[in-house]
Amino acid sequence: MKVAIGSDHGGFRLKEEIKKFLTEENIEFKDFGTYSEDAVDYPDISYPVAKAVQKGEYTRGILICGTGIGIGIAANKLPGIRAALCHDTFSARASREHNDANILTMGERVIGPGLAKDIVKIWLSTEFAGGRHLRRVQKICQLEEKRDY
Ligand SMILES: O=C(CO)[C@H](O)[C@H](O)COP(=O)(O)O
Repeated sequence: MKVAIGSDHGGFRLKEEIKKFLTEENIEFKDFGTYSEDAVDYPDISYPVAKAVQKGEYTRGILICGTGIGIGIAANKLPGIRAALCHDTFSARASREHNDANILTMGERVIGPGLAKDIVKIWLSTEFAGGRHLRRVQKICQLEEKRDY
């Protein structure tokens, strides 16, 4: 398991907390920035993380901004990326079992570090269930092929 992690300034402190957690759990990761609380534009962080996951260089990605919304919208522009915004453990589990999400997004301005760590733990350890869910994920992939731009 290799995790690509990134945040904008709105998610910087939570990213640092999640990095400590990944280190404690012996999970390999690379921090794609940002590296301070100075303001940055979240698509500039979202893209390299999503690209690294898309290329298979990293198994999963974790992206954090103030809400978790913008950084996930940007990530989902890349074919093959299924970024899921999860602020509860039920959604975290379902996003893996049902949607085979390969990027988790969270908002530092929405949840605290304790819940965020529980979400990360569940999200990283839950496998895709396949079966009927595989058919649906395949239909998402087919939609990507229909893009006319
Ligand atoms: O949550 C976000 C995007 O979805 C950003 O972190 C947020 O918009 C940044 O806002 P500001 O520039 O006011 O700190």
